[in-house]
Amino acid sequence: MFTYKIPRNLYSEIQIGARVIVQFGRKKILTGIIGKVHNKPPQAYEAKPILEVLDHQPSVNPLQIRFWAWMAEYYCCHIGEVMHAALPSGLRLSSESRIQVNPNFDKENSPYPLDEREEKILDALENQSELSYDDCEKVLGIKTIHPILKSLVTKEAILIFEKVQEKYSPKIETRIRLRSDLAHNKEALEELFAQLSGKVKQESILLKYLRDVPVFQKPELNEKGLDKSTLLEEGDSESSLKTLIKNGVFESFKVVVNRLEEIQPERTASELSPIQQEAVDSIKSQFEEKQTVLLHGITGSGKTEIYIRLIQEVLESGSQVLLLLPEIALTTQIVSRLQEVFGSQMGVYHSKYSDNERVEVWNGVLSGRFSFVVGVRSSLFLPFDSLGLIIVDEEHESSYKQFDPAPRFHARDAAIMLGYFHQAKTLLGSATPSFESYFNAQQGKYGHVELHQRFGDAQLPEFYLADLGADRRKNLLKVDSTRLLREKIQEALDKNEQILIYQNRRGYSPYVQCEDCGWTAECVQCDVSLTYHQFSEELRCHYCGYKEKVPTSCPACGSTQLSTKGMGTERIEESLSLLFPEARLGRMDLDTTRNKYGYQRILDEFGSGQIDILVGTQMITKGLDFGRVTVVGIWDGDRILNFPDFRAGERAFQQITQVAGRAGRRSVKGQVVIQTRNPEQDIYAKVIAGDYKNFFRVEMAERKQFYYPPFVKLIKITTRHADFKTAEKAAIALHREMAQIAVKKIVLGPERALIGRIKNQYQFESLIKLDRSGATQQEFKKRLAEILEELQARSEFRSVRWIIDVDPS
Ligand SMILES: Nc1ncnc2c1ncn2[C@@H]1O[C@H](COP(=O)(O)OP(=O)(O)OP(=O)(O)O)[C@@H](O)[C@H]1O
Ligand SMILES: [Zn+2]
Repeated sequence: MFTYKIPRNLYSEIQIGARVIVQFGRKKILTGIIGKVHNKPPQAYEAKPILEVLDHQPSVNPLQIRFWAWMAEYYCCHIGEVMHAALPSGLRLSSESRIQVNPNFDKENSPYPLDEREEKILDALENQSELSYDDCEKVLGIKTIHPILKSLVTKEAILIFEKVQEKYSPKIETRIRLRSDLAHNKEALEELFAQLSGKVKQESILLKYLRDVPVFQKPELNEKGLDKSTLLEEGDSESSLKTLIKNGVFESFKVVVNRLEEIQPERTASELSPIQQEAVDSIKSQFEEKQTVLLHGITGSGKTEIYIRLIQEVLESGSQVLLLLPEIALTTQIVSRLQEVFGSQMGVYHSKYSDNERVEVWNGVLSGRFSFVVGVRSSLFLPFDSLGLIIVDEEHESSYKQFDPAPRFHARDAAIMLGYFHQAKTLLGSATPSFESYFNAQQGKYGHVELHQRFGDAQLPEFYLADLGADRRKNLLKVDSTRLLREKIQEALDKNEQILIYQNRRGYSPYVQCEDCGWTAECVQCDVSLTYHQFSEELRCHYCGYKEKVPTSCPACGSTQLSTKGMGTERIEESLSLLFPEARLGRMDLDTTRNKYGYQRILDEFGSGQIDILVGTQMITKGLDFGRVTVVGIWDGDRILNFPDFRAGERAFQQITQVAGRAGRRSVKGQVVIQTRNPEQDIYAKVIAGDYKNFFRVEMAERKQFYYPPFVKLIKITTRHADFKTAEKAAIALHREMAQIAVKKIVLGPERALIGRIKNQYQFESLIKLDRSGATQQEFKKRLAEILEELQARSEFRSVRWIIDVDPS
């Protein structure tokens, strides 16, 4: 954190959490937040004065600042980076240079004559009291305005100043209402109609207004008026309305409106089954002793209804509630379920919201409008001041970890910490808990509640392994689908049921290869092959965004035999449409869900039965609750298994169980077909048996033996530089220094990263396995910061970048 000097006149306005403006350099103005007030001047630099205090009410509360400080320390980043992630950009300030006439300037008597362009600027300043640089460019019609402005400043004709602006802008609606004396006087109104007789268009607008706003029965409605677009229906003329306004019949006025609509609750919470009620009671009694409880309930066991009950109780007690979800794909369905019960006391917060909407959620939490928020990981940063409960749904999800940029935090772990600061309870929910959480529950650190049955009559699905190799040998394979999968799909289609087809995306994207020489297209800036996008006929890099058209012939050998390898969701959709021409297909992946309502549209179509078969990536694996899904197909089970990571087994178990859990959630029993080349793989038997505990035990024994979490803490450090040698040298230097730190640890590497180069930067990785004790971690992180500072100070490493990832996922 930086230290600022408080000028005398601002003393009374200083409050922790208020935003302030500070000048850096000659032109740069930054926003800061007051974190602490003290009188220790910094040693290393001269404190800058605070120019202005922006908030009378602090924007950020002390609990938030404590949370930020913890996050910066634990995840080894700067608190400014946490602030940046925490504040919606609408609350950050932007500064812009502007000019105005120097009040001392006397044009007539000035000793310095102005040239033509300078005159032009001053003329413009007569009409407008201030101009931005952009305005000046427009006035002169040229880009290089700095010399001119500089000259004007030297001639003491203008002043340059910084205008700080909030980026948030409230939504303003233009409304129309009847002039108030008309609204209160029947005779005057009748007279008006007499005058308007024959002017059909004006008459019709007036009649429509009176139909929507009964001014005599409910005069208060006239005060609020009508939105212009509501008043003017198709065929109405805008100019007639203008005439009515001009003649003083209507008046137009502006109001600030909420971007987030008001929603009334539609239903009360469902009655819980005895098993669910038991779970609620058990959670509550364990909360008396423990801050965190793990709710381990199989897919379809009705965890959401349990959440609803707990949320209601906490809200009634006057505390706030936060429900975290791993991705927006998931929010669509659950948000509408929750909204039915909670209406608009519930706020929703995620990245598909505009900045302005996010500021309104933020302010809604501040003002108390939202006592309950559902959101993705960034909602941890909202200005809660009295959380009573934080629920982390699908707590095992790896997307809870922020990968880039810093702070690289894990939202589940951060939620537990935030809960601790608020003295709130944290409930972790999952059908397939992360090994970390399950371990903590077994150790007695967390409470533990289990649900072994699906809600109602629903049963867990039946599994089938479909052997890709065997079908190939028997010539039964059609465009990569086994006969068994085709049969199951056909049966479901015949019964008018729905089908989900899942393809794991991670690390396996389709690419283009030359059949003759084996050439594949690679990114020019990264060491990865380009991904083939059928839709746009493009090759794209998923790391840096680079793209090019698919070549018509091989750039290496000239052959025209180019073919696509690797099955993406797009190809699967296409194959299925060939196999089942009568079925209606849908696809849910990154490509089809780019815009704000992408998820919603696809899920709505699926929910209302307009889609028979939905093909998708990870997005369709969790949380979805559709009653008519009876068949789930896992297109390529082996892809889920082959991942070079100590969590591969855990992840595979979770993914297969989760996606299978979408099938048969009502009365019809579901069926899951896993296509694989290795049906004898042990993990399939374990998933099918649903034996989480046994699986956990075996995997844990290995993790213990090879020093992996939760038995150690991991920190990954990536060293990056545009020059290979420099990157390598820096990584080795760091490694040597780290080896000296006197704590219990293992330092591995440095090795070239799996992807050796990204955006023209070479990457090396070191992995540190630390003893779990808090003291060890603190000592190591403190020394690490010092080491990096020393290395960075060496001229050869000045432009090296180090990325620290604590608890990498
Ligand atoms: N008490 C209840 N009354 C009526 N319906 C219920 C009740 N509890 C659960 N259900 C219904 O059972 C279905 C499954 O519940 P829910 O989606 O909450 O399961 P879940 O435990 O979250 O599953 P998953 O882990 O697979 O997401 C839903 O359709 C839900 O509406
Ligand atoms: Zn690239």
